[in-house]
Amino acid sequence: MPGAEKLGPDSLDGLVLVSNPAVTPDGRYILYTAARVSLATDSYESSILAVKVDSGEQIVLQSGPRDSCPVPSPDGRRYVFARKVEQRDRRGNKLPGIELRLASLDAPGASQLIARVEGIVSLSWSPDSRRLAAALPMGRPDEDVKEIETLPVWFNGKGFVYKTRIEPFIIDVDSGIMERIELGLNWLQVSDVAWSPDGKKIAISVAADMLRPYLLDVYVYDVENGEAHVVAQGLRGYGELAWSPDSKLLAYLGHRGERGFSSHQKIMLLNPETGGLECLTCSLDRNAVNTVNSDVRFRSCLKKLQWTIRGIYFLVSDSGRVILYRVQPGMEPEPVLDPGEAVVDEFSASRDGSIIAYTLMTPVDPKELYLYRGMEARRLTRHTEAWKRRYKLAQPRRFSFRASDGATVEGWVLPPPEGVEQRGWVLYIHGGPKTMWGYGFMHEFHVLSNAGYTVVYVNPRGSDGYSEDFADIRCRYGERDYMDLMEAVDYVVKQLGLPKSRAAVMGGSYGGFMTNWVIGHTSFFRAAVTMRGISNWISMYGTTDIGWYFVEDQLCCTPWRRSDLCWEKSPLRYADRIETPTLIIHSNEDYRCWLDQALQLYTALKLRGVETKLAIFPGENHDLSRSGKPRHRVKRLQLILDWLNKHIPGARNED
Ligand SMILES: CSCC[C@H](NC=O)C(=O)N[C@@H](C)C(=O)N[C@@H](CO)C(=O)O
Repeated sequence: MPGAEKLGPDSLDGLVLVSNPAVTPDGRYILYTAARVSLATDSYESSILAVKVDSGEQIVLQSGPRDSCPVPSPDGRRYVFARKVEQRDRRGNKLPGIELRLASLDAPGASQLIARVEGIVSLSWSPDSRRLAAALPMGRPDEDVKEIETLPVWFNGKGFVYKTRIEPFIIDVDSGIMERIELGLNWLQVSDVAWSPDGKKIAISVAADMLRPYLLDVYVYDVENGEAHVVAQGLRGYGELAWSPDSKLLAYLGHRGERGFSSHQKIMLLNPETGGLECLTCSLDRNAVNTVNSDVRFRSCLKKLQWTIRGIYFLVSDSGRVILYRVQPGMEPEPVLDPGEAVVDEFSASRDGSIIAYTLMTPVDPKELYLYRGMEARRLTRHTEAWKRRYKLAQPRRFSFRASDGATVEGWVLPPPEGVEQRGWVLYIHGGPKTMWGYGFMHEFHVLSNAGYTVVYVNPRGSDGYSEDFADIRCRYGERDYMDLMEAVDYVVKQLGLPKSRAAVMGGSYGGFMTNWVIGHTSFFRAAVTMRGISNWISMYGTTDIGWYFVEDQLCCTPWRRSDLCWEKSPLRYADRIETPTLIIHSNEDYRCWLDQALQLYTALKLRGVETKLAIFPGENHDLSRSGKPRHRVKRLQLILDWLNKHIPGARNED
C-alpha cells in the first residue's frame, strides 16, 4: 500500500543504504554494511551487520557509526573492516583516512590492525587466513605550499595526490606488521592485489609510467623467495585480478584499449607462465562491469570479479539492467542471475560458488540484500521497507524509438505518482558518457516526479549497456549523441503527449556538458540545470583528475594539437546563442570537472543577460548528488525544484 507523504528533498533522511554483501568463503555468513542517512548529524551512519545463511538470523557486528567494507577471512572466522577517521594536520587541513580493524565473527569487539591510512585500494587474504595482501595509498601532500613535480596533481574525493604512491604490502594480521612488496619501481599506482589459492603467489596490477598511468602491468610476486616478475604489460581498464582455483591462470578485468576509454571492460584470461592473453567475453559485446546510475549507493570494497570452482563471476550492463554472469575458459559467457527489470549491484560468491550474496535494486526499490542458492533468489533484509511505506513512488515506463540513422535508442519516463498533477517534464542526461540509465534506484528522480515533473531519461549514443560501437563517440561529442536526445524529445512530445512548452533539461558531468551543448543549440527548453559540467575542453585539459589523456582520447585534440576541434566541441563557444534560464551547480572541490567550467559559463551568461544562478557547494566534490553531505544534497534538490518551479509555472492547457 503506497504511502501518502510527498517525497520531497528531505526524504533522504532515514533512508538506509545497503552495500558490500560479502559472503564468507564457507558460505555460513553474509556480512554487509547498512548506512543510515541522517540529517540530524549530517552524515551517513554506517554499521556492519551479518546474516546467518542457514537460519536467516541477523546480527549486528559493528554498530558504527563509521564502519564499512567488511572483508571475511578464508577460514570464515574473522574479518577486517574500515573505520573512517578524521584528523587535521597542524594547519587545520582535513586529513580524511581510515583505520583498518580486525574482528572475530564469534565474539564482539574489534582491534586496530593499522592505525591510519589514506584509504584502501585493494585487500586479499592469504588462504591460511594469517596475512593480507593490500594496496595502500602512501604519502601526503605538503601542508602549506604544494611543491609539485609529478602527475597527477589531484584526485576527486582525495585531494592532492601528487605525493601519493599506491603500494603493495603484506600485513600480518596477528602482529599488525606491514611489509612492503618491492617491485623496483620509482613511481607506482597499484590497482589490485590477489593472493593465489595455493598461498604461493600474489598477483599485482600496477601502473608504472607516470605519464601514461592508464597502462597497467601485471606482476606475480613469489611469497617464498620475495621475487616479482612481470607477466603482462601495457594492458588497460580496471585491472582487477582473480586466480583460478588451481592457481595456474589469472582472470584480468580490462581491455587492450581497442576503442580507447570507450572500450568495454572484458574478462581476459592471462597465463602467467606464457604471457598468453585471451578474451573470454568478447562475443558478448557488453561491458563486463556495472555502470548503471544510482544515487543510493554506499562505499563497497568487493571485487568486481571472482573465480570459484564454477567459473569466473562478473556483472554485465545490458540495456539498463545489470546481470550476474559467469564464464569458464573455453566456453561462452552465460547469465547466472538475470533479475529482469532490476540491477544486481554488487555480489560475492562462496568458495564453491553454491551461495551468492548480492544487493538488488529496482527503479522503485532502494538496495536490499539477497541470497541466491540452488537456482532460487531470496531477499534477506528489509532496511528500506518502512521508508518506502511513507512515500508515493511512481513506476517508470520504458520506451524505444528508431533514431534517424536507423539505430534503436532506449529510454524511460517516470511520471508523477497518482494524484500529483503534471506540471512539466525534464530531460535528464546521464554522465560518462559511458554509463547508462536503467533500472537503478534514483532518489532524485522521485523527488522530481513527486513535484509534478515527468522525468525522461534516455541512453543516447555514447551510453553503456549496448555494443562497444554504440558507446564509441570519440571525436564526435555533440553530434549523434545530441541528435539521439533531441529525437527522443520529439518522440516523447509526439508519441507520449508530453507538453512541448513545459520542458526543462538537466544533467551532470558529461550530462552537464550535454546540457550546456543543448542550450547552445536549441531554445526548446524553458529552463536548464547544469551540474558538475564541462563548458570548455581546452581548460578541461590538464585540470581533470580522470587524466589529461581523457580529453585527447575522447575529443581527439589537445590545447596545442587540433585546438580548433577542442574549441568547436566546447559549449562555451556557443554561449552567445544561449537564451535558456540556467542554474549552474558545482562543488568547489570538484577535481573531475573543475570549478572553472562553471565559472566560465556563468560569467558568459551573466554578461549576455541570460537569467542564471551559480550555486557553489563548499567542501563537496564531483559526487555531491550521490555521496555529498546529506544537508547539502537536500539543499541541492531544493535549488533544482525552485529553479524549475520558477521557470515552468502553471498555464497547463497551452499545448
Ligand atoms: C578515464 S576515462 C573515465 C571517464 C569517466 N567516464 C565514465 O564514467 C568520467 O568520469 N567521466 C566524467 C566526465 C563523467 O561524466 N562522470 C559521470 C559518471 O561517473 C558523472 O555522473 O559524474
